[in-house]
Amino acid sequence: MQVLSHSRNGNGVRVGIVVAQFNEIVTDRLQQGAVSQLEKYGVNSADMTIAAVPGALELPRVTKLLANSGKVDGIIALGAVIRGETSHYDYVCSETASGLANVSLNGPVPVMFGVLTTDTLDQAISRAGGKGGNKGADCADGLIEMINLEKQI
Ligand SMILES: Nc1c(NC[C@H](O)[C@H](O)[C@H](O)CO)[nH]c(=O)[nH]c1=O
Ligand SMILES: CC(=O)[C@@H](O)COP(=O)(O)O
Repeated sequence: MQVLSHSRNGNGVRVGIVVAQFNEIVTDRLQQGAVSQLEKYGVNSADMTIAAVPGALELPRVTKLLANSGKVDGIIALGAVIRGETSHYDYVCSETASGLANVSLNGPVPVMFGVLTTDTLDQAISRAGGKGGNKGADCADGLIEMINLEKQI
């Protein structure tokens, strides 16, 4: 039986962060959480490539471009989609999620889904460094594990 090792060593790992500017009061905190957590694993700021996009729906395209650039070993996609009065929320959430999943499944590097989909701003703030933790930091944890796992396959 071969058991692949469980490693969170980020030394030499190159990470892309693609962050939506829509609801930046939330996404800035997600980005801070991701960067701080990556630094705890030894990822140097010089090995982080950060790209800002207008909104969550633009995340899949830029994530795909970055994934195919050869410049990163994995990507964290960050956003905050907060329900409004119309069905627009549903389309933004579903198309962003499916687009990012497609890039991760069919592209060369793993992509972590760090897009909050909430009914209220308070719910989003809570999950961007509040009582609900920080989804950006959580994505950093998972990305380092995925990169190290895929190196063993
Ligand atoms: N309402 C939210 C959006 N909407 C904008 C879209 O993401 C997109 O930028 C626009 O439809 C143009 O293509 N984006 C978020 O990230 N969060 C929202 O709550
Ligand atoms: C998630 C959205 O697109 C949403 O913020 C848009 O708000 P509204 O449905 O009131 O136009």
